[in-house]
Amino acid sequence: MRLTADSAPGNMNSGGSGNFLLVPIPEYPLLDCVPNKTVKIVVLGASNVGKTALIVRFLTKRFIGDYEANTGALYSRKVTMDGEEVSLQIQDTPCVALQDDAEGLYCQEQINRSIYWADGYVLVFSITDHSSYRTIQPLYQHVRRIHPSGNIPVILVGNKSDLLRARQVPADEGETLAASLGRSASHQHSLHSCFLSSLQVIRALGGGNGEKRRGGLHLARPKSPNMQELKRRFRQVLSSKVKSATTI
Ligand SMILES: Nc1nc2c(ncn2[C@@H]2O[C@H](COP(=O)(O)OP(=O)(O)OP(=O)(O)O)[C@@H](O)[C@H]2O)c(=O)[nH]1
Repeated sequence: MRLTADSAPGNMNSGGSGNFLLVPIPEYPLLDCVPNKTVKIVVLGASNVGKTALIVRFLTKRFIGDYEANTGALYSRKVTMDGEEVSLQIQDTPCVALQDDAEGLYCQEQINRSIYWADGYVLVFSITDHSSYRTIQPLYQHVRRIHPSGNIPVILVGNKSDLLRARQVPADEGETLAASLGRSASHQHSLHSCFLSSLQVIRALGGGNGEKRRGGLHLARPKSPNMQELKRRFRQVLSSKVKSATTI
């Protein structure tokens, strides 16, 4: 899904005054990219697994409840890694779905272009939705078909881990999946480290700027948002009647 100003909670826009708790993610002009240091990541997965939420949480440290249907937003941000400034571009994508035979994928052409474009891949399933988990293997094969030469840097994310009571994917299945997709699996315990480690993997492998691609597979376990804390902060913001736009 895609975050828009109108759908952002806390949008107290009245009469077009533009008061948002959360404003759309600013994209800096492409000319502003750090020359030769641009890393492109695409986030892929089935419907409703939390792709947009992951990206927004990484970029804003906030969890937002509702998003509009995703049309494929590109987010950009400069990050400093090992003392070096890197332009990070993160492509959100519409969902992919398993075909009826469960072997192939319904995958829009726009997604194929994103896969071709990217240096690294964040594959997301929800632990509360087993079919989203079953989508990962064919999705990985699909990425491999588009990049047949060499290995590809992949981060596997088991999302919605706060919803333990609704869990449909046992923890060991995530490990098994990671093992079946790649030679190694590493565990990231925060969303931040999930994206940053994908950056590090890509950079370490000489990725970015078309220098593709050797790689490994990393299993990420982002910390889920503390919903109580988020609700508390949201109420706090509402009660203080924030009037001015908050910049990210
Ligand atoms: N409890 C919980 N809910 C989450 C989490 N991540 C996302 N959600 C919710 O799951 C729903 C779907 O999240 P999105 O980020 O829109 O999912 P998406 O994968 O981009 O969805 P598509 O646009 O269908 O591809 C939203 O209601 C989110 O608030 C999480 O970690 N925990």
